[in-house]
Amino acid sequence: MGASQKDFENAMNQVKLLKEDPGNDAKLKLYALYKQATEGPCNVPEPGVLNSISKAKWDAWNALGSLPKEAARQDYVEFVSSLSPSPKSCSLEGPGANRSLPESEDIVVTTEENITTIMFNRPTKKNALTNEMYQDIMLAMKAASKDNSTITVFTGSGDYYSSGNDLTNFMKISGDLKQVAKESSITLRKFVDSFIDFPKPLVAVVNGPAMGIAATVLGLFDAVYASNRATFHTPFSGLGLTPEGCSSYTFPKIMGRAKATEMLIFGKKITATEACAQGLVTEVFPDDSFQKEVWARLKAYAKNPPNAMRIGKQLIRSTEKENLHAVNAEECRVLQERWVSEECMNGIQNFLSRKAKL
Ligand SMILES: CCCCC/C=C/C(=O)SCCNC(=O)CCNC(=O)[C@H](O)C(C)(C)COP(=O)(O)OP(=O)(O)OC[C@H]1O[C@@H](n2cnc3c(N)ncnc32)[C@H](O)[C@@H]1OP(=O)(O)O
Repeated sequence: MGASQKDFENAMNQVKLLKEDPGNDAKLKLYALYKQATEGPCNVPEPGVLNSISKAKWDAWNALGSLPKEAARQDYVEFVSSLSPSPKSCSLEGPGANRSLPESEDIVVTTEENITTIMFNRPTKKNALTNEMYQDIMLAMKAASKDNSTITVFTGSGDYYSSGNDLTNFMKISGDLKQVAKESSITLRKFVDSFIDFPKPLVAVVNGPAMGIAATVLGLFDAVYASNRATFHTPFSGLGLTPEGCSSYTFPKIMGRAKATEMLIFGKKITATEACAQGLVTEVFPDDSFQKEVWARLKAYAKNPPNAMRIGKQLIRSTEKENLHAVNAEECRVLQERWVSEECMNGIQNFLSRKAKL
């Protein structure tokens, strides 16, 4: 008997939960089988060779010829099952004493001495944020907003804070590009809303370079402590993209329009010391004493009465909230269009083919 629609939907969900990047060939095969199973034989014009990602996807779909939808659905289910390891049980071990939600290994959540820490934990990929990590971070923030901690901290493991959005994310979502852009825009909006609405003091312990969305949302934090190894880089234009994380509003407000333009439009990378002079960073510490000094300070701050800190933050943030939500909505609307643009596809393609050129 062939795979049912339910089996097919389960397989699509399993793909979103894959921990390991299955590689480009597998992603193309998944794309092609998905399209064949849902739309039948390839029915769109062949893209130009300059549009290499779309062309590779088209080639993969077209190669399936007249394979019937039911057979494509069955092949998709079987292929996903060959990619997915059997489910692992959740481990409560980890760098922190009390691990709480979520249980993804790429995000580690610990609570100690009144501080909930959400750590990006994908050091081999410079803590680039996968689709799953966005969901897990939102879950972790929701849990942190309700737990007994007084302060919530974001930090990164390894040498980077985070290199921002994982540039292969788009290839991991099934569906046509417009649909993927729409879903990503919804995710981004909800993700940034979680920072705008976060009720407790939110602190970033920036242990190394922060790029893209990991850098922009810092404008929504209440304090940002940085190692002198950290840099701040938003290379949007080079990727055919536009600012997000409310940075089109927060950066000019924090550092003035001219400095914000250099970062957000021209892609200038700035040092921690420059970011501190421009108001994005609260204080910079020498890397060799960074962790010791920052955590000692945060542990002392976390002893403050929680309600006073929460209400104080609310007073600082409340006049801006409406604006921030409007900015977020507009940035996401614009990005949804950018993601399907040729400039963006070329930008991502340049990154993906960069290694081959070395
Ligand atoms: C739905 C929400 C959307 C939100 C919109 C957000 C937009 C953004 O965040 S835009 C910014 C995106 N980020 C970047 O453009 C950074 C891209 N990465 C790099 O430029 C470099 O990798 C580096 C400067 C971060 C580090 O360079 P280097 O020291 O030479 O190390 P490698 O390049 O060898 O990196 C190791 C390993 O990690 C992979 N990787 C790093 N960053 C990303 C990333 N952002 N996306 C995907 N993969 C990333 C890199 O490819 C290497 O992988 P392997 O080749 O498999 O070892």
